[in-house]
Amino acid sequence: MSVCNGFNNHQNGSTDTDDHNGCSYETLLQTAQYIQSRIPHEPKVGIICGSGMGAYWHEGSLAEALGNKVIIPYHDIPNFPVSTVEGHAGQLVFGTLSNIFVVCMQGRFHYYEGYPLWKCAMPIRVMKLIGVEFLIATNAAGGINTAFMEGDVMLIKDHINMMGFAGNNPLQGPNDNRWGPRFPPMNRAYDAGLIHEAKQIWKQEHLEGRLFDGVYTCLGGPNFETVAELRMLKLLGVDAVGMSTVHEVLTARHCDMTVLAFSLITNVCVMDYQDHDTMPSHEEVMDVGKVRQGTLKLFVEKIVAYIAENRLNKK
Ligand SMILES: O=P(O)(O)O[C@H]1O[C@H](CO)[C@@H](O)[C@H]1O
Ligand code: HPA
Repeated sequence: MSVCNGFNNHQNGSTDTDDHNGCSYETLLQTAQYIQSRIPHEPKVGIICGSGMGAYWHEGSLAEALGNKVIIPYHDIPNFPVSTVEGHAGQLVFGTLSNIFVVCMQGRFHYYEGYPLWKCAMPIRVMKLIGVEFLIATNAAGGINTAFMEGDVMLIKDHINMMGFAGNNPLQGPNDNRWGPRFPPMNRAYDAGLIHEAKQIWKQEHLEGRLFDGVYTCLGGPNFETVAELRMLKLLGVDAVGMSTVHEVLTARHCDMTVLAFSLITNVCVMDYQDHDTMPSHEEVMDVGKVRQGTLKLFVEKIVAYIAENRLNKK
């Protein structure tokens, strides 16, 4: 029986099943070919614009700033999921940034939307097929590290795959070696050289606000965490918590992309039972994102310029 699970498959007539056939190498080649027919160049850098960074179409957002834009809504792309999160534009935006051709995912896919993790992460494989070698993943996250304040930025130096502990991983199922190995290493998931350069850029450009590095974890959501859950995450060494990114990074590293990721701390997590007033909300997350997007846009532009000048064609 065909199950409607959010795939936009009306264009190729494929059967919608909940197994990995919806994401086979051959299927995604069709998706990539469709995209390639609409763009003038290969993008080498892919940027995921999360809730903290213009996932919504907003004046001044990174995606809006690209030159010579080609915009492809997710619902036009064969086999692509569609965005259901409030505020997520749900489109690929191609164009030039720091003189190179890039692609921005404006809005991403989350487990809480009802998609299995492999489906949440399938755009990464599509990016790989159209030429992307470097992934810059951004997200909004709650600050667990007590030094963090709203508006801080945390370069992700590592993650704890909590959903993986529960046996849920985007790489589950048959492994196609054309993507990568069955047992990919993850001890160097986040590129140390790019983290170092990103810190230099933040300083040299005098970007507004504070930059840290730290450990991110993704929970399934959609609810924000209880006090006890947050205290447990703190004990485990987590600095920031969100509901995305880890499945994308696992998939990107599996197919040998170089990854840089950062979180915008949109709220300080409530870790105290005495605090009866503070309530996290998605509205707050989006508001802080809007306030900080000018700085983050500059940050990403400079990181892309660094990659273009120093890392492309040198992998
Ligand atoms: O991770 P991104 O998509 O940036 O968004 C974060 O913000 C949303 C909650 O407000 C959740 O989707 C969480 O993951
Ligand atoms: N928890 C989980 N996800 C989030 C948060 C949070 O506090 N803030 C933004 N995304």
